[in-house]
Amino acid sequence: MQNQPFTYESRAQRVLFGAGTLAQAPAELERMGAHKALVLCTAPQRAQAEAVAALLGPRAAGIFDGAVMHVPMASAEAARAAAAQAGANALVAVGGGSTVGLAKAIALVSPLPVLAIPTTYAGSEMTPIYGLTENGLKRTGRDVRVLPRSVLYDPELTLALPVGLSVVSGINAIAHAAEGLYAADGNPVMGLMAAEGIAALGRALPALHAAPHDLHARSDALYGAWLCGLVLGSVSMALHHKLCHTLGGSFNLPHAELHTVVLPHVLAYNAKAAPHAMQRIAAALGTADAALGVHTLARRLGAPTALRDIGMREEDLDKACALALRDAYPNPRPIEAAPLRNLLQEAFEGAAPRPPNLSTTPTQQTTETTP
Ligand SMILES: NC(=O)c1ccc[n+]([C@@H]2O[C@H](COP(=O)([O-])OP(=O)(O)OC[C@H]3O[C@@H](n4cnc5c(N)ncnc54)[C@H](O)[C@@H]3O)[C@@H](O)[C@H]2O)c1
Ligand SMILES: O=C(O)CCC(=O)CC(=O)O
Repeated sequence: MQNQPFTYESRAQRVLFGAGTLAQAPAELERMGAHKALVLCTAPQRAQAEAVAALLGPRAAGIFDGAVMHVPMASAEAARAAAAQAGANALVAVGGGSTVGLAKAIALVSPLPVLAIPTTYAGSEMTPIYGLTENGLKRTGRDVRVLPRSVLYDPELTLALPVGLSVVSGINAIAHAAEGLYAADGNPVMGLMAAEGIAALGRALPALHAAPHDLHARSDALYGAWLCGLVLGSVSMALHHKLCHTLGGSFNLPHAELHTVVLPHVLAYNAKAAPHAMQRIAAALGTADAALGVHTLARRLGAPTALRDIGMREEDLDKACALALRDAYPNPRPIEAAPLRNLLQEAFEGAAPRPPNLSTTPTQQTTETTP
């Protein structure tokens, strides 16, 4: 039953989904009125970008292969200069969140529309969120100018994504949907998408782990990533994303692995304050408990489950806790120093998450929606 007030806002974006969809890239540029597109990628994905440039033929204005994680300002500036020098009137991002993030950094300061061709499950292509890193600090913001105009989801492009990276990238997507289910500004439509996105990834990740070239599993995973990305771009994220930004930005930890390790512990932290969301996450994963379900999924698929295994140092946990407490942001359960420090310790050690015994009745900082 829906008994909470909500606001729902949609954004204009074209999504083409399915194996072989890549072939429609030239037609998509045509629809945008673009005849000279700069193709962006990371250095390791240069061959994929070259194949896309060949497909675009005279519509390709060149390739810029300098995308790296967290969009350092230097790479954003180099890419902006490359776009200007090529006389580009559109951008084609071929890659994961790092490459889409680079396209967004250009779109933030120019009128160039973005055609995104995602090759991971990060979901950035569906969001107006951009990130830029300068002097060791990552700044994120929301601006509709950076939202890709068109997205081509072709699961064939994800066949090359290594299994380990596929699993953590998929759990990164699950994290968007999980926090979307208890978002302060959640709504019933996003609730449906979040539950469906988690369910799709919950069945696709074990399937692609067992058979990395199974196109059906890859397609299911990409479908889940699309839905989870849409949730990320539409409603506010809470403690989990805040913690990951802090830990990733300040201690240079790998993005998707970090999400994978932290998510079960944040779900345990929020469990009693957002029981309906937890039930929906657990049901989507086919488990009894949301936090344990995510932890077990990660462990079963060989993903990291401890911060100490992905580069975090124990002596930095106090600093991480202090940084995460610095700004106020909505979360179903109040964010307090001692339980947060405990969460970080447990994530550091990789212990199975346990819902905490709350000493006091939690004050809801946000109203849990029941979409
Ligand atoms: N703004 C947003 O809404 C948003 C959302 C999610 C993530 N992000 C950002 O995205 C970045 C992480 O993105 P990511 O996790 O997708 O990783 P990524 O884009 O950095 O890719 C990881 C590695 O995998 C390679 N790779 C990607 N796809 C491949 C494929 N199909 N085959 C072979 N290799 C492939 C890349 O070249 C790279 O070396 C972070 O900076 C994160 O903050 C932003
Ligand atoms: O770092 C960014 O560009 C924003 C990332 C974000 O909000 C989603 C995430 O942390 O996966």
